[in-house]
Amino acid sequence: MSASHTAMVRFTDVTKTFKGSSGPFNAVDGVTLDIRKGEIFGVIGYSGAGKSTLVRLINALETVSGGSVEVDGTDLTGRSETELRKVRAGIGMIFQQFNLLSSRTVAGNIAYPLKVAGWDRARRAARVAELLEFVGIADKAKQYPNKLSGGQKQRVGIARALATNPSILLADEATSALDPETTQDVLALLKRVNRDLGVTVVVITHEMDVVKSICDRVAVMEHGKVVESGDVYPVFADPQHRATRRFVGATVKDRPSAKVLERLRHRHPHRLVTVAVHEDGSSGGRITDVLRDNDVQGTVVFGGISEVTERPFGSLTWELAGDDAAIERCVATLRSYTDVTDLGTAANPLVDPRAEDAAAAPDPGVDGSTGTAEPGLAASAPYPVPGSTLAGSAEGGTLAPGVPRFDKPRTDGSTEGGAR
Ligand SMILES: Nc1ncnc2c1ncn2[C@@H]1O[C@H](COP(=O)(O)OP(=O)(O)OP(=O)(O)O)[C@@H](O)[C@H]1O
Repeated sequence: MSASHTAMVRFTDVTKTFKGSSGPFNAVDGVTLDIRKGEIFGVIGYSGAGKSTLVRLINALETVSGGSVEVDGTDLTGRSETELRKVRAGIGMIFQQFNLLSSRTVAGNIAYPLKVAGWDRARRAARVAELLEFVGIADKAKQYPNKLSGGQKQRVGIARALATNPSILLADEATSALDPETTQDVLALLKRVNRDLGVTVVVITHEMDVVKSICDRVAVMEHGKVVESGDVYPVFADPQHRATRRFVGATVKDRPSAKVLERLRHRHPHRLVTVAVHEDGSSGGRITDVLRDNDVQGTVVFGGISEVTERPFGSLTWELAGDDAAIERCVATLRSYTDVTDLGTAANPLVDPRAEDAAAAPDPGVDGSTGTAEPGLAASAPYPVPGSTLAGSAEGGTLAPGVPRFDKPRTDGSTEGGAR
C-alpha cells in the first residue's frame, strides 16, 4: 500500500538504559524517528545494535528511560497497564523462532488471541478460516506445529498476529531461521499483508537483502543510535555511514574487493573504473556510446546488477584502453550522469572506499565495530556489450551462452553471472 506521511510510530529522542555487567548503558540512544502509516519500514543493524529493544518500545514490552514513543497518536509514556493493553491490541508481532503453542493445532494457535479477546466460537472459526486462506495453509488447519516446515510455521505466526486486525505488524528477524527460497515466500506474504490489508509493517533484520526486497524506508542502527535512515533506494545508491556501506556492499557485491582488484590488475593493466547503474537502467547503453565517440576500447571485467525496490541497481567495472586524454574525456562525461569510481591503473592504483567497507563487513551476528570477516566474493561477470570487447580472462571465468546483457537487469536480485 502507498504510505502516507502521517506517523504511525513516532520516536522522539528515545533512550533506553539497561544495567550491564560493567554499569548502565544505553541500548537505545537518542533515537528520533517516524514510521509512517502504511509503509514497510526496515530496522537493520548488527547483533546488539538495539533493534529489538527499539521495537519492544513500540508495543510497550519495554518502557523508555528518556524521550517519548507515540503509537498512532497515543504517547505511551506513563500509561496504565490497561491503557497499554489497548495499544498492544492494535499491534501484532512475529518472531524468528515462531513462538507457536506446540500443544495446539494450527487453527488453535490462530484462534488463541481471539479467545483471549473474547470472540465467540462461531466468529473465531470464521476468522481462522479466513486467515488460513490468506496465508495459504488452509489444508494445515488440523496439523500440530511440529509437523510443519519453517515457512509454514511462520505463516501460522503471521495469521495469529493478524487475527485481531492490528494496524501494525512487528517482524523481529522473522525470516532469519528460513532458507533463502522460503524467505522470499514469507517476504512476499508480508508485502501482501501491507498492500492488501493496509497494515504498517516494521521489519527488524540484519540482512540487507530483506530490506532490498520489501522495505520502503530503512533505519540503520549501530550502538543504540540510528546512524542513517531514509528511502531504501537512495540509501543503497549513496550510503553515507560506514555501517550502511558494509550492509549494502555485503548484499549487492557488485564492486571488486581489494583482493579481487589486485587479481584484476594483473590481467587488465589499463585504467579501471567502476560505473554505477542506477534508476533508469540506461547507463549501460550510454557508456558504450561515450566510449565509441571517444575511440576508447572498453571491457567489462567485473560487476553485478540486481533490483532494489524494483528498480535496477549495481555497477560495472570497466577496463578502458586508449589515448589518456580520450579516457579522461570519457570519465568526465560518465561522471556527468552517474557515479564513477576511478580505480587507476596497475602502475598507479587507486582504491574504492565502498568496496573496502563492504569487504570489512563482519559476520551479521557480530557487532559491527569488532568484526573483520570478509563476505563471499562475487565472481565477476564478463559478457559482451556493444562496442566493447569481452575480457576473456576476466575474474570468475567463462562466458555462459545466453548471459543477459547488462542493460537488461535480472529481476531475481542476484549478481549477474556471478556466484553469490
Ligand atoms: N533486558 C535487558 N537487560 C539488560 N541488557 C539488555 C536487555 N535487553 C537487551 N539488552 C542488551 O541491550 C543491547 C541491545 O540489545 P538488542 O536485543 O536490542 O539488540 P539487537 O540489535 O536486537 O541484537 P540481536 O539481533 O542480537 O537481538 C545488547 O547489548 C543486549 O545485550
